[in-house]
Amino acid sequence: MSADDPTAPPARWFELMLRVPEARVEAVGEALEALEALSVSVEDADADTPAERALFGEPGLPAPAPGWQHSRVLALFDTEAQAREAAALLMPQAFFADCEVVGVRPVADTDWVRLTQSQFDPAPITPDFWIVPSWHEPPAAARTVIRLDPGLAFGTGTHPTTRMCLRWMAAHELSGWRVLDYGCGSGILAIAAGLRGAGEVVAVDIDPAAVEATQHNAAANGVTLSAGLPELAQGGYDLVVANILATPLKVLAPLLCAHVGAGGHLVLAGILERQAEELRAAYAPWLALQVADTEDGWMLMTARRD
Ligand SMILES: C[S@@+](CC[C@H](N)C(=O)[O-])C[C@H]1O[C@@H](n2cnc3c(N)ncnc32)[C@H](O)[C@@H]1O
Repeated sequence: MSADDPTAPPARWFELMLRVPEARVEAVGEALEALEALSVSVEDADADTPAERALFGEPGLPAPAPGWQHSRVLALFDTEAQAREAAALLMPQAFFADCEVVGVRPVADTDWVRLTQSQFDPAPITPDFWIVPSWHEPPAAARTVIRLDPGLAFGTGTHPTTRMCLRWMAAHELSGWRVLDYGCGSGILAIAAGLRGAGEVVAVDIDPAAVEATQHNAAANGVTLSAGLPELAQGGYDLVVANILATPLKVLAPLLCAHVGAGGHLVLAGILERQAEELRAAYAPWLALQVADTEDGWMLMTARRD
């Protein structure tokens, strides 16, 4: 998508793209967070070139260095002005001397993969519940394992919003529940619900690529679920979980609340700390949201229907 393409969907965020040598990634990442980037992800700037290097250990090969020679650091901002201002503030810094600003580009609402292309190692949700890429052996302590590979759709378990939803599910007894994962991305939350004994799992997303990824990932994990576009969601559920973002969550408030059955739970993520009050107000006509968890400036908000 280009900034001046009149047919492109409206930009939801603006992404600042930087090329950064390995030794500078941490400092640049910290500076971007201090400049209030919504998310910072790191990918191999040399991908698909002869300089490309594996980041994760392949069986039988020595463990690689913990980063790429050059990384592409991608930072999302709400506005183009914020992204350009962050670039302008970084450029004169001593630690930025051998880094390069590649540009600023708009990112559409549905371009969720952009948010997920950070490093992906086995990730613990609880000491015995792990998300493990398919090429890794599960850690010995893992009793419940979700197998996922990055890149198909949002949701590798590395983002705080996903982790908080998974932690909530790990702390509740889901046996026999009817579960709706609204905005399923990779299907990670729906798959977790299936592995934790949910009786019926429905996963929906506006992005057909996410629906396809969810079907693929569910099959790879031996989980039975129904995945489709949002109209697939029908009736009341014991758990409605939605990890989207504050703006769509506010628009979806009546619809999501209508899907929470008697005694059912609503679990919402994708909310920045400063947005908690707006969300509480948007849901107040139907359900009383409470903050249930926080991580890295993000909040998990939940409610239960009587
Ligand atoms: C942040 S990802 C979450 C993926 C996964 N559930 C997780 O927790 O990691 C949000 C997903 O919501 C989808 N989405 C955004 N707006 C939506 C809407 N209005 N209705 C349904 N899905 C939506 C996006 O396509 C994306 O796959």
